[in-house]
Amino acid sequence: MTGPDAPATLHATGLGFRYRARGGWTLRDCEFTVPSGRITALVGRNGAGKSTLLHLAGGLLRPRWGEIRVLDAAPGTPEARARVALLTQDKPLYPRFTVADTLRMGEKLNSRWDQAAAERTVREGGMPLTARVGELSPGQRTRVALALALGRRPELLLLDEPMADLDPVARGEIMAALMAEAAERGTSIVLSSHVLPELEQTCDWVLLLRNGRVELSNDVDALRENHALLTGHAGQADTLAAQHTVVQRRTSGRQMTALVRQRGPLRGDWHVERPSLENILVGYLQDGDTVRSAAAERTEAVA
Ligand SMILES: Nc1ncnc2c1ncn2[C@@H]1O[C@H](COP(=O)(O)OP(=O)(O)OP(=O)(O)O)[C@@H](O)[C@H]1O
Repeated sequence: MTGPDAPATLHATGLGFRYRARGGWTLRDCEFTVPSGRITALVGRNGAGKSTLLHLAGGLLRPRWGEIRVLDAAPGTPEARARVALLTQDKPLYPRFTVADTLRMGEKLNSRWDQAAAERTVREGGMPLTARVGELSPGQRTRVALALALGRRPELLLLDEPMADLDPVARGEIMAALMAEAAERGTSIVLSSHVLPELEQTCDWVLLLRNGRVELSNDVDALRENHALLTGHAGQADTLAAQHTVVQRRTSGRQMTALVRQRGPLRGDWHVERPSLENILVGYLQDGDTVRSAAAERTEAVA
């Protein structure tokens, strides 16, 4: 179900997780809602907590604190399992099975199995159904695992770096298949990835993690609208920081470029460009020269 009354794809309140009782928090104070029917880019630096979040949403881990719900169900319950498919990075498959055996197993285990969708995903990769899984390349195994996930006809597909070991043509094909799945069936997709240009063309929601906390959970068009890339004289830096959130700034001589989250009309002498999604994500992901104005952060906190 999609539309305004559809349950949120993901909804987290006060979500916290640590791997060991006395260890540090991997995820902390996570509060966000991803609306239904979105293709969500889950991004963050290495170790930010993306896989952990997907494992929690898929019911493989349980929160230590707070809650996460998927399609308004508790992860791991029979209701959630019937509606949610998770593709993890390790892609557990039986190496001795052929591709056909693997899909047959999918059919046996799932009451609403779509053999045509699963076979299409495999055949697009030029793999014979008679091939043994253990003899496939990592990229080909990814395709089989994705075929198993799509064959289940999930309402929500959670994908942990699914493109990592695919060649460029295969990446394009899989992205196109995912977009078709979302457009034709309203399937919600949450996809973690480090390949930002690919996300630009596919995703309409962004969930960005930084050190286990949610820094962005936003509609992509809204993000593009309320961010600006500015170039101008560095002498305006302080005024700019007092009026807007400066996400990232670089100074070269007297010239400065800045990515800002606007808090109102832009004043000053700036050359203004609308940033791409990649510009915005890179700005938030970079640590070193990220600058946040205290004044703007306070405004953000009470907004
Ligand atoms: N099984 C585990 N036991 C203990 N710590 C773990 C385990 N899995 C992950 N972690 C730690 O949790 C943190 C988040 O890891 P996670 O794999 O969720 O990050 P990620 O954002 O998916 O990273 P990457 O982009 O490198 O895949 C890291 O500090 C990692 O070392």
